[in-house]
Amino acid sequence: MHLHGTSRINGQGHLEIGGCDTVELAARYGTPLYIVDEALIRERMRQFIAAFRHTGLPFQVAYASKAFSTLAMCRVVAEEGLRLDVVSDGELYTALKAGFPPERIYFHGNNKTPEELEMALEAGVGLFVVDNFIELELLAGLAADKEMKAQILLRTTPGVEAHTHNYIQTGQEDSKFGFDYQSGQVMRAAAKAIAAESLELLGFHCHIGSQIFETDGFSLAIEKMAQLSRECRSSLGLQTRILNLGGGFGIRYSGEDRPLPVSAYVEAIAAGVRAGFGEAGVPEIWLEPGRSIVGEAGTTLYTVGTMKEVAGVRKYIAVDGGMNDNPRTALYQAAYEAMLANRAKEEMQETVSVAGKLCESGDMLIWDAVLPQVKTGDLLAVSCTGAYNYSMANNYNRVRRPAVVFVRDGESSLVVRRESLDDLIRNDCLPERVPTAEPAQG
Ligand SMILES: Cc1ncc(COP(=O)(O)O)c(C=O)c1O
Ligand SMILES: N[C@@H](CCCC[NH3+])C(=O)O
Repeated sequence: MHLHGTSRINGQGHLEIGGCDTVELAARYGTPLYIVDEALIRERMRQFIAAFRHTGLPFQVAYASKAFSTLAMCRVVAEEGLRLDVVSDGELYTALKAGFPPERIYFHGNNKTPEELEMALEAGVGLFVVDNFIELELLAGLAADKEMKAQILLRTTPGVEAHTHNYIQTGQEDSKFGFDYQSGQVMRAAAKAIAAESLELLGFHCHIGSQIFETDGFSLAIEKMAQLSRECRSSLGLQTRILNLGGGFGIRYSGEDRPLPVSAYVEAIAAGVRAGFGEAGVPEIWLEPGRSIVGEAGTTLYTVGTMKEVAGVRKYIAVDGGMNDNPRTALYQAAYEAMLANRAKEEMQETVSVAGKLCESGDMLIWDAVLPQVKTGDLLAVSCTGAYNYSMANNYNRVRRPAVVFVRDGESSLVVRRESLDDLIRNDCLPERVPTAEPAQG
């Protein structure tokens, strides 16, 4: 397993992250456990900011909270000076409860409800990325009722196919997100937005996809967005003040992944923007990375339970979590790396497939991991689980979601408690007509 950030093997042959021995973390907090390397998160945020400063362009970096959102994470984002992208009332509520400045939050999503838009307007959210005509009218109406002026960007699908998994491509024409560029839809939306007194159109947004390793998709998207800006200026008199290019920068899950350094993505974007807009006409460039900020900072720690050998085919080892804490293998055929956190220096001896504990054949975390001889009770660490794991976790099979700890400089802090059995039935109701359980059979 590749060691990211502050991960290392300590003198006892244990995996250590943020100066904390993971064997001790397992004893203290239990497993499964999400461990987050806080220093690495902060480093990544600073890398984006430093890379932009180096380009000399006007910029803003936001964090896409869908990748991983908790109160503590929102505090870290605020402290590092990034903006925050939210896509639901839940993400917004989390940010507000964490004390995140509302004017630095902006709201995304292809079906924001009237209640969500009202909540955001009332909270003083700084910006809305409007996705479609229905939302445009709805927001204009709600803002007018409140005698407010809502600042907006228009989400655009520039017609660019990013080289990534089909499910996480978002910039192509046939996508549920945004106003289409090619057919002129976004121009019509811009005209409507300009005409609405309660809206102020600041510019455009596009996000071509996620886990992208090349810069050509971004360059192509920028070309189209620059063309759109020129067309809007000549036909509508609109000056594009903000161009938000989304997120999507790839990370290293396994040896097959070849991500570029943050600075390489930012430099390619800056070059594209300069070429497309000309030095004098460059708008403020916004990025909203999620995965590249938190992905490599997360490690999930599991305890190995049962094992099964299918003679001549494969050996399964089962851990105490699974697709409920990490659905990415099942959803996207994602590849992960693992190691035995309690015997990290031992020689690799076998190839095993790591299964979860849920009643679902697709509940697999890793196919064919090479590990030392695995025993029941071993601690298995799976790396790169910081993004879209906790945030996509669920209670299938009524399995409790794990705890999350931040580790830094030898200290660990609980940032999300492990769910209790009572948490699982907290929202269940028993209607009176449902009788007390009595055996109906036999
Ligand atoms: C609109 C938007 N912005 C930002 C992101 C964050 O993407 P990533 O986590 O790949 O950086 C996503 C998710 O893909 C998204 O849909
Ligand atoms: N959930 C996806 C990323 C898509 C994010 C939303 N556009 C993943 O785990 O890779």
